[in-house]
Amino acid sequence: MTAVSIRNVWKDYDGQVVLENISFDVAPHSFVSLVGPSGCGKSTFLRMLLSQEAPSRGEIRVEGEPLASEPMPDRGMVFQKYSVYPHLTALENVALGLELERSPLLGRLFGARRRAVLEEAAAGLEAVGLAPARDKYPSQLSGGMQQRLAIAQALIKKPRILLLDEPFGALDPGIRADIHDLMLDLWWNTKMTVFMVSHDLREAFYLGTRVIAFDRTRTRPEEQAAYGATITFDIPLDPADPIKARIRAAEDAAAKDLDLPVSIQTNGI
Ligand SMILES: Nc1ncnc2c1ncn2[C@@H]1O[C@H](COP(=O)(O)OP(=O)(O)OP(=O)(O)O)[C@@H](O)[C@H]1O
Repeated sequence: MTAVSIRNVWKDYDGQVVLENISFDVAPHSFVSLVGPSGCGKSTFLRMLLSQEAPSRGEIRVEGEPLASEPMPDRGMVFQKYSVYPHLTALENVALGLELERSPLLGRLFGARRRAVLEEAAAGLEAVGLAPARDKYPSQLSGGMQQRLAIAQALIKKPRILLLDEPFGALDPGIRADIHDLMLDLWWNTKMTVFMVSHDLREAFYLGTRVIAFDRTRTRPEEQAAYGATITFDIPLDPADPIKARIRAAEDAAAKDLDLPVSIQTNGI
């Protein structure tokens, strides 16, 4: 079975081709890392998977069906920043998606229905390690905690496909190692198919079961507008691949370095 099928997809903006003839099939429960130079169209590709943008040519199918023409709850998205609402607490941020789904007109539920939503949202926060922060506002959370919140917010509607646009790019190495573990657990337990854009090759290889690179292959000036980036490599990765263990070891070492000031503090220095 194929979770997502991308067939001869082209995307241009006002005649400037960004993506050229992209075709690949993705098996269910894959973790696809998308890499490539800045501006090659990785975010554009994610936005097409979300239905925020439509391909100029070609077709994307999810589980055999043409992609819905607008974003649907079967696809969740996490950005590098600003995925969460600053004026809502952590709990309210996660609950909002369910309230909007179950009360599309008012965006608010009352009584037992609201209590049920808040319970679900609390469980979602717990799953990402944020139970103690449920009543805090995003500005009171660290960068890592805000990204955990954004993940909880995206997962609360149980998407089949999760789209991550450099979600961990702004985090310190130690925080990033922890959130990588969390991401792998969530991916494994929910059986979602994940597409993640990353500028960090180590992250792409550590998390991905497949690493796909986009790049422009035509460099002549007269070809610049007519052709865009296409797939330049596509590497399957066994979850037991030794490269993953090596990256994990490097991440652990970086996390230890980051912990150093804490151990110095506990020594009373
Ligand atoms: N809505 C739009 N209208 C016009 N051009 C756009 C639009 N969205 C993206 N582009 C152009 O498409 C190209 C690809 O942009 P995109 O953000 O997808 O690249 P990217 O690979 O994700 O870049 P980065 O790694 O820097 O985030 C860029 O040249 C960008 O200017």
